[in-house]
Amino acid sequence: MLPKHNPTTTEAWQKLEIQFMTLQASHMRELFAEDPHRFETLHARFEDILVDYSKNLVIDETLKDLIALADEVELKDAINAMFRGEKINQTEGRSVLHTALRNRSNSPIVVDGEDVMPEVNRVLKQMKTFSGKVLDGSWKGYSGKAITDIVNIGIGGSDLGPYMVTEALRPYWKNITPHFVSNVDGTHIAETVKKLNPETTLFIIASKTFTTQETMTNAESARGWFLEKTGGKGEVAKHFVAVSTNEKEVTKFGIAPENMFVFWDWVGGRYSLWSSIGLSIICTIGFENFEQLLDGAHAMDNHFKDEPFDKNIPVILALLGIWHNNFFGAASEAILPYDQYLHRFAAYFQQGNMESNGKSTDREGKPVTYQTGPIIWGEPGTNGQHAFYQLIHQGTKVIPCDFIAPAISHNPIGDHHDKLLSNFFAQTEALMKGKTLEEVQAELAANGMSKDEIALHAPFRVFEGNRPTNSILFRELTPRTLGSLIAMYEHKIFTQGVIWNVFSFDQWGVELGKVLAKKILPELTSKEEITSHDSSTNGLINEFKRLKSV
Ligand SMILES: O=P(O)(O)OC[C@H]1O[C@@H](O)[C@H](O)[C@@H](O)[C@@H]1O
Repeated sequence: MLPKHNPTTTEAWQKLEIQFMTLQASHMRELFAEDPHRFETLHARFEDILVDYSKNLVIDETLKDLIALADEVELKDAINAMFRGEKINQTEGRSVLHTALRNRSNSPIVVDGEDVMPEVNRVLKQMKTFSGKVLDGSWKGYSGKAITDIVNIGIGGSDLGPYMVTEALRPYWKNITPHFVSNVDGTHIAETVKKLNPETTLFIIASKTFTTQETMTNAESARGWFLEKTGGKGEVAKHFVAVSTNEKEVTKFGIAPENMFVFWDWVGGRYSLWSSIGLSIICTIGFENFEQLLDGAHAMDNHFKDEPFDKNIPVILALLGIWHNNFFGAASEAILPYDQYLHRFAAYFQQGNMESNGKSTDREGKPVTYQTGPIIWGEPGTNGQHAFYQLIHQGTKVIPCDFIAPAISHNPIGDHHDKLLSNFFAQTEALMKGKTLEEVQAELAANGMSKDEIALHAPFRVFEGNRPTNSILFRELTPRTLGSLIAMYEHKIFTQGVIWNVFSFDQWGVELGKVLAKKILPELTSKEEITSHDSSTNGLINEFKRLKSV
């Protein structure tokens, strides 16, 4: 079980509050000037990943107190409880074992008296065999042709992970093209199947529960499209497979049991890409590359489990996040990958983070009295620079940013990558240093501006700086490195959830809207005027019905 501590009542929290009072008046520029070795002290390495966290407004004492906070809330015990398979998802009575899915050491992990590893390995083998057949062309469609395209139909955790990873690992694609359909908006499935040949298309219906409205609706439409296009000759069993924890519902849909890939209730949806939810990843990049992804995550798991907190990258990132969120009042965090292949990385961790720690009830069932999970957002650099960086540089809000980049590009065309990386380095430098009024005035004077003109223009060109960033630089975006990076952020989220004293592995907050939508659905086709809701909802539904009928 997880320990229960209100973080704000710890000794460390009080110390951090005092520190914040003095530190907020200082500038990172001064900290760098005072200590020429700041980078050496404030960076960490993991394999070929370097994490520079020196551009945050922290001093040694801050880090010591943050680590003391982690100690006081018994983070180490919580980490051990998760890895051991204890039922730390208490509101759902489940273990949290995405780490077992990548437990490459194969050491036993016991849940309810049973080692889960033999089952994990069995499903991995099943996926290896299946994906091997799809990739070598021996899995034939109903007309005897090999598969060329797969369509993963899923949403949330059953979509974002496989989509993000297949995009990130495009250089490793083999001969199958993946597609992803998630939105219940008919446009998504319609536009996707438009370009596909039913004879060579395989649908993977991915849903932990196999009851999710969006996924089941899309799956029915996909089957309808398939049967219509094949004139009823198509065999569903050769073109539809399922990934789920719900065997009963899968069978009901008409999918053969041997084409079902199971996983378990101890895998959270947003942590499930390592399970059979990763089937679309395996069919795209091949089993060996998927194993590399697992290896990278496993190595990060060991780092998280074994390293002392002052060298533990996920813990350090989590603590810095708490420093910004709870002391500086930073409401959001930006994830900014300087790698086009990582264009869904921020979206992926938007779910990972916001669904995990977007909670306001603590582990004792009481309302929290402090801020919890931040808003996560971001776009790949340099696109973001020309869109929203203005606010990061000169706006009134503190937005801690993670800058992520590979040293080697998979597409070394001309000097593109050096240009990209020069922006990566320049941005964090600018955000840290800023530009003082004196510097602006001197620059304008050197450009020949008069004193009056300088007085007029200078204030708008001042950059306060002192804006926190982490720089995460690695050699190349390989399956192994990606696995490590994902696990790093997963453990950051876990650490923060432990400190904020919330349950990070449930998502009750998504239920209410689902229930109401079910109630509203029949109202949209009924003839009567709707009066059962508040006046706004009634008005909107009635206007919708009027608009679609004229
Ligand atoms: O995989 P399923 O059961 O279809 O669920 C998909 C998603 O459904 C959402 O309702 C949950 O909030 C997500 O966590 C989940 O990933």
